[in-house]
Amino acid sequence: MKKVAISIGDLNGIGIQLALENHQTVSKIVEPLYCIDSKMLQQASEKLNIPIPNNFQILEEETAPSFEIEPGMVCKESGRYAYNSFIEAVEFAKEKKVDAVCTLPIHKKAWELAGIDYKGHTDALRDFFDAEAIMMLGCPRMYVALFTEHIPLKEVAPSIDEKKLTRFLLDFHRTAKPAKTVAVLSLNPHAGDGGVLGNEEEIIQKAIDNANTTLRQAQGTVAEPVEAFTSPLVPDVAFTPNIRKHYTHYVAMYHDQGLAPLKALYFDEGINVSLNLPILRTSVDHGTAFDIAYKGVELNSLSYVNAIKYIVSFS
Ligand SMILES: NC(=O)c1ccc[n+]([C@@H]2O[C@H](COP(=O)([O-])OP(=O)(O)OC[C@H]3O[C@@H](n4cnc5c(N)ncnc54)[C@H](O)[C@@H]3O)[C@@H](O)[C@H]2O)c1
Ligand SMILES: N[C@H](C(=O)O)[C@H](O)COP(=O)(O)O
Repeated sequence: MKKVAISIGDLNGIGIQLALENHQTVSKIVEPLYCIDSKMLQQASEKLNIPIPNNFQILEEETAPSFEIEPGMVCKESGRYAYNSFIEAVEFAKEKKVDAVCTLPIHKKAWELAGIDYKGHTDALRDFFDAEAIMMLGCPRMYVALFTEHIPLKEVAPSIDEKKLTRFLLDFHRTAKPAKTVAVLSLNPHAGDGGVLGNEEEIIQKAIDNANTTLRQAQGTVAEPVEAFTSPLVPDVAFTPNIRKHYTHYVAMYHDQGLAPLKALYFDEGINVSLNLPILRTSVDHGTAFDIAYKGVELNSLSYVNAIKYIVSFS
């Protein structure tokens, strides 16, 4: 059975409830090691009124100072604890004591308050491993990879660069191993409409051509090739039911371009995977859900369980 280090996320949010409630299910799939210490676990269990399950394997030592859990609050103490829990999980993976890392959700503002310079897990992993990690979210019916992710919208257009996008497409193709042609979105409305509404599509098209040519040459086939990537698709129709029939994998130019349709369609079952890294990291596709934390609300656990299952299916 694969071993998985589970970083506990922001303890003021719903992650710990997911971990406690799904332990029996998860431990039938993998051997989980929860990156939380006994004091914080005890406190969370009491506040949630959920007993600590048997065989709930945790850390022997504290990795960050204990603090009073305040459900739904953004605070630096829980930000620091969440970050240290994540670091611990990554260390286990680096040392090959576990096969993968699964992260429960953190709060970005809490990380910032704690003085952590990363916008999220993917950003941190990119730095830890000096590798161009790729953020991909979704489920087998539809995965979306993000060319730009946690940056302000005004920085998206200047980030569309032929060389970087070519590299991204090739890395994505190698690590996601899509069975079908991948749908690449354009940036501008109506794919720029021949330059009337913007011209970043020219750069996107060049990157696609570069990537398709490289993959075609690597394939070395004389038969009519099936291109790896489409030409830039019109974003507002790319997710309509008829178009979706043709694709399982999309590349979006920015966060909400890809994740708004994905979460509208598959929020419950979707997961988050970090590709193109020396370790495997999966996560839920949702956040800390501060609005419902410690309120006795029934949570959707599918994203968490699917994030664990993906690890088992990954080879
Ligand atoms: N993997 C991660 O660490 C991760 C992922 C996404 C967002 N975030 C962060 O989480 C914080 C809060 O983000 P947000 O409020 O935009 O989104 P969110 O996903 O936390 O919440 C959006 C809505 O979905 C509901 N929801 C979320 N997960 C649920 C579940 N499992 N069961 C039932 N309802 C659920 C919430 O109650 C809320 O109404 C932000 O800082 C964001 O950046 C972290
Ligand atoms: N963009 C992700 C989402 O919407 O689910 C999320 O913020 C998580 O990012 P990291 O994987 O970098 O923590």
